[in-house]
Amino acid sequence: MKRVWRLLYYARRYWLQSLAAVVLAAGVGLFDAFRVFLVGPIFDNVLHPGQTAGSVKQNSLLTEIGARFHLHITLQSLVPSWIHNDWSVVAFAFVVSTLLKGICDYIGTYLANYAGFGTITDLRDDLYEAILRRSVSFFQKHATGTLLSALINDIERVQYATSSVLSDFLQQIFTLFFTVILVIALGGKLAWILLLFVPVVIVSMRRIGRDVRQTTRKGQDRLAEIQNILHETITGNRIVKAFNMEFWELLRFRQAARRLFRANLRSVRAQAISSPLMDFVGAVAIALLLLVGRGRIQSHAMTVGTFFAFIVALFKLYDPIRRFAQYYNSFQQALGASSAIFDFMDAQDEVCEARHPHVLKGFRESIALEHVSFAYSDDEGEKEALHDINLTIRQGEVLALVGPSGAGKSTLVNLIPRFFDATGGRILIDGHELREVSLASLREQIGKVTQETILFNDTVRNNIAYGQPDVSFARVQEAAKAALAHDFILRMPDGYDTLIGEKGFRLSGGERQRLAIARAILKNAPVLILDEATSALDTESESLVQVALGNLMAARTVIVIAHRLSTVRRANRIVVLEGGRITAVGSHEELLQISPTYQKLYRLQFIDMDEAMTAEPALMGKAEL
Ligand SMILES: Nc1ncnc2c1ncn2[C@@H]1O[C@H](COP(=O)(O)OP(=O)(O)OP(=O)(O)O)[C@@H](O)[C@H]1O
Repeated sequence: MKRVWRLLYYARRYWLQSLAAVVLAAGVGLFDAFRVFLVGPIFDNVLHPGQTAGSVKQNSLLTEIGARFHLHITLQSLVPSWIHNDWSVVAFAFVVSTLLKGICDYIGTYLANYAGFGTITDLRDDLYEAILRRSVSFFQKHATGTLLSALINDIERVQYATSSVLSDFLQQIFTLFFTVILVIALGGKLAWILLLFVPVVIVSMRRIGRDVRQTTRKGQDRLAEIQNILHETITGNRIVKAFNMEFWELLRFRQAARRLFRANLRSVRAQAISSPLMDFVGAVAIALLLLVGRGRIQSHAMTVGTFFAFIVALFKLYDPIRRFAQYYNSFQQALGASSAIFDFMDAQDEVCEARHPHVLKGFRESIALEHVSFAYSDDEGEKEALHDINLTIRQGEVLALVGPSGAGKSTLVNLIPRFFDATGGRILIDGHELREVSLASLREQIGKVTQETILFNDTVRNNIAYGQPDVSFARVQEAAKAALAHDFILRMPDGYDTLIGEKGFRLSGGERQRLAIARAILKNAPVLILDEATSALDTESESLVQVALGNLMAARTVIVIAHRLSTVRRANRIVVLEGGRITAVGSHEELLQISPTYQKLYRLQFIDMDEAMTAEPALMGKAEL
């Protein structure tokens, strides 16, 4: 129920359209019931056996109509005075009521859908915002396909229920309401027999609804599973090919598709039972009524026309009730889907903005880590990745982090822009604790270039100016020149306006890196976090990237996860991390003397990686700006 209120809360902005849709739906129901009511007079008066149309005294027809409703209005009073005979009155009433019903139907459906689609658009916007703002750990916990599935499939389920189904439902509920009045007015005691069936219908519908909700949720989860496989194998298509895994992935996909197939069938089994069940209940009710009605006609307690109108009204009643079962199923499906949506929206963020955050205006002194520890937590428990780290990074220095794989280097640098919060100790920037600083102002001070260059399927220019849409073209070019990217950009078909393809697939590895460097240069943040690529590019590309990096690092405070000898030589201090602890700090020469781990890294990693660099030293000079 809470979810229903929450969905309604989203509809509050569209209350006017919703209200108008309700009024118009009431119009549809009223005119629909009115048309059914006309069946009685058509039979008893217009088509009366032995009489020709128009020979029945108009007043007797109208009096009868008035009397049936115990109302003082007459059909004659509803039609223009120049229409006299029975046929004309009924025909006019029939045509005009159909026309009015059609107008209410059209405008009402439009407005109900307006409110429904509007509500869903707002909900989708909020869900996207909630997901986008979640901290990094949220994206580690939830697979991309699952999130896409919530944004697309779950939203679509709710959309279907709140737009198409809701507008139909509104009309049907009023049709039901007015037709019930008609059934009672026409049938009298006969109508009460129907009450016997109400509990049967309600109990079975509730049960079916519960099954539908549960099976639909399972179906949506299976769909998310498929979406995950699709996402992984389409974005990782090159790896799939390289490892000849097409067949294996195909099998994995087919198994997931089969699971979806079975889940969908379970959902259909739960849903499809409602229609035949209602058919059966309806047939039993009508059979009983025929039996009782026959007796009443014989005893002249009812005319054939009235009984016929009563049965038509009953059939009319049956339609909304039967459809209610489907609506109920749709609403249950929407509720099932909305649980995933609201769960994502309510997920508690580990990294939160302080109540009254301090806004950093720049970076002046230092970043200090005091007794910092960090543990990743997942379903299997906590896993400590950093332990009692004490480190001060002074403004303007280049600090290199080195250490074996899994030592905690990435974890440490991820704490500085608050991708994660330290689980022990504290981090201060210019004397302010990170948790007390506004997230936006903190991240404004930090530029980041990682091994994996993340580019968007947009133009070169927009990729460089990411986050600064209003920056001048001249500054974009300046940044590209400093990143040694300008020349290759100009060689592209549309220069700076060339679309680079998804994740920049149309560019070489080195070009991608230089675009990412240009982006960081343009951002011009005082602190730079650099995660050097471990894979060597070809000699020329590597040299260009190194020079571009040199330009980026100039006059900044740099924390670099270093894999190159040239980088550690450039650093003011080198920190050796091992198993989440700092085991040594010093210059290259000092560490070669005191740290066995550093010596090993030097022998096995740095020298190898730098062989390519030293092979063509001439390029370095050429690339210098
Ligand atoms: N999201 C995560 N959830 C759980 N454990 C993690 C997560 N990310 C990293 N770890 C673990 O934390 C430890 C430190 O990882 P981290 O990525 O910081 O190492 P690293 O020094 O950067 O390694 P590399 O040089 O290979 O990139 C490793 O044992 C790793 O398995």
